[in-house]
Amino acid sequence: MPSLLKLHRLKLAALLLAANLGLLLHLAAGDLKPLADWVWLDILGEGGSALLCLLWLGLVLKSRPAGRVTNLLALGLGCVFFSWWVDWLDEFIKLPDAIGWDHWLESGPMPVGLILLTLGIYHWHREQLAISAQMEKRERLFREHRLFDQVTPLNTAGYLRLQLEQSLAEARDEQQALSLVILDLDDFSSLNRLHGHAEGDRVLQALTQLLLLNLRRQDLLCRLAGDRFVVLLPNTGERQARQLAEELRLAVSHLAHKAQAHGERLQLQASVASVMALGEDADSLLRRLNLALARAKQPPYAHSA
Ligand SMILES: Nc1nc2c(ncn2[C@@H]2O[C@H](COP(=O)(O)OP(=O)(O)OP(=O)(O)O)[C@@H](O)[C@H]2O)c(=O)[nH]1
Repeated sequence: MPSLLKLHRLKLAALLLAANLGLLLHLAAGDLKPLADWVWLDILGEGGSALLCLLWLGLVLKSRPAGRVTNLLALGLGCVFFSWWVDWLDEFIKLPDAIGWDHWLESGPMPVGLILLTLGIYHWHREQLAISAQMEKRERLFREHRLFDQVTPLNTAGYLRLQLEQSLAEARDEQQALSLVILDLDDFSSLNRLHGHAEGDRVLQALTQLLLLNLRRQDLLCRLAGDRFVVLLPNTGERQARQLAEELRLAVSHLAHKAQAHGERLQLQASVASVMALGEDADSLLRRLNLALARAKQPPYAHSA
């Protein structure tokens, strides 16, 4: 509210001044009506309309950036409010019959306000069409670049690579640690085969929510491919990354996902690995991460062999 008052103080001050002038003119030229002459239906109807108009004005000013279209809408609503306000004053103040200016004050601003409002709404509509066209283009751009995954609402490997390059440069400049965690579901193809691809998609979506719940605000979760997820951990050392990977693995093993068809609980297991950046580029780091995962996926006897 304070920002609204600050940004549009001239418009709001002009409206307040006009409303006060209208009131003072009525008080100077007329007499207060006795309570018995008040028509409550008119008071409520006209007062309510004026109040609603003020509310619309507030909403328009609050939701739009300052500029020509906002000025047209504000001016239009201001004029409409002023007409209703003067109309409302008539309910309390009786002017002598010889006075004619009150009709002008009451009826003049209304059509002007409606014309300004119409112009404002027309330009708003054109502005909205331009914004929608822009959004469509952006959406197409995202789809073409496939930076967003279709199953989960996560970013894809392409986005991860872009972010990783940027984060590696930042980590180098600021001499901070940066780590990656990778998580891959075990035997996900069997789940797909036994419960269907749609159930597999639901598992991936539930898993996404679970992983997001277990991450910090600054971490970036991306779906690398299929049942493989990567988390970019800024300002995180090796030990902390290993610990987070283990926490994610445990969280997955405790996930109680119920299959939609028969409601049975699907037991999930995941393999995890983590690496800390050692000054290499994004591709080498991702390669090292995948190697670490491959090692984690090997059965225990293979490690000792
Ligand atoms: N439901 C679903 N399945 C997917 C999607 N993307 C990939 N998959 C499946 O994920 C499975 C991945 O198979 P693998 O890479 O062999 O992984 P896995 O079966 O978990 O085997 P391990 O990782 O070795 O334990 C394949 O069956 C793919 O068809 C998807 O968007 N939705």
